Amino acid sequence: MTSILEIKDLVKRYDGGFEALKGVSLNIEAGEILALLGPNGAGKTTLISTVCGITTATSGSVSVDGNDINDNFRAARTIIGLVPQEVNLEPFETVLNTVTFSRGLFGKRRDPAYIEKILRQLSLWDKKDNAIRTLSGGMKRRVLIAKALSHEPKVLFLDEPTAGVDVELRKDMWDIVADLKASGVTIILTTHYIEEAEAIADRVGVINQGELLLIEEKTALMKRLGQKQLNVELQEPISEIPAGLASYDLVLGEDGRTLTYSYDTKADRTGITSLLGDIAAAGLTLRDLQTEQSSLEDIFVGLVHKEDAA
Ligand SMILES: Nc1ncnc2c1ncn2[C@@H]1O[C@H](COP(=O)(O)OP(=O)(O)OP(=O)(O)O)[C@@H](O)[C@H]1O
Repeated sequence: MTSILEIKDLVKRYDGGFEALKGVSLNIEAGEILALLGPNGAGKTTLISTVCGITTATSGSVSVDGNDINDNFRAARTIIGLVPQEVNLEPFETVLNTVTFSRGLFGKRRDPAYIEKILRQLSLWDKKDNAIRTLSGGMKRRVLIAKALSHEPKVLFLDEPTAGVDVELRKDMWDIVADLKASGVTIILTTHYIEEAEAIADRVGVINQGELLLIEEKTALMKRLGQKQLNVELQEPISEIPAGLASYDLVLGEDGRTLTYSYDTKADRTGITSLLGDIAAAGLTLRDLQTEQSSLEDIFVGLVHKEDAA
């Protein structure tokens, strides 16, 4: 795979001295969906704004498809589409004019067929003559995406695309992102909804206090950092954990019928075999066994807390 976006040692110090980015480096591969996760104030919007040329970096470099954002700003910016966090649309303008005008701003020649294609892809075609102010919140978000796609960018930034939207619209948005990926667009989205990253990202970056704590394939990350739980269901309830099992840090369920054992998936020995042997030695009979993988949320909370405590 080739990197379509290369960010090197990016530092952003705002007037007043606050360092919102403390040397972020990351490469984004063509065609992937990268989710940047981070709590409020982590630096996600600052990162996007710097890459898109809305704010200037204090130091470091950004290159978009080989074009340096400082030396070759117009070429670099044309490759990028940005869907901002805030809805900033002209209320009395129609959907079609809004999107067509946006394309013109990038100096691209008119292409009604392309505009029709993206409006159809975003289920906005039958609303093309409606004024923006008559649209629902969800439709306005779609118009923001259509605007960002109007000049045929290869890379699309979505800054918290589903902040404050209802569950149904969030799922819609995920489908739209999947469609865009299928049509060849590289997507970087910021979010603090972990389930969003879990649902749609190929890779996940975690950013906190201006630093990229990690960036990794989602599935590998979940495997590498994930704890697993083994739930042991017992034939007969017990009132306390037998002394012979004290070393396993088991948790007894409220009904006395389940024992939960947490283990590290990357450890050489999980301890499961000896646990099962010791359960039998304690005279308990098993009814069922299940394992559960910890979610991205557990991983994220663990990482960010560790960093905050340091
Ligand atoms: N213009 C500015 N001047 C000074 N500090 C700023 C400015 N813009 C942002 N900051 C600070 O930089 C930090 C990062 O802000 P940023 O908006 O990038 O975070 P974020 O990760 O996008 O957060 P959120 O999820 O809340 O949007 C915050 O502490 C913020 O207060």
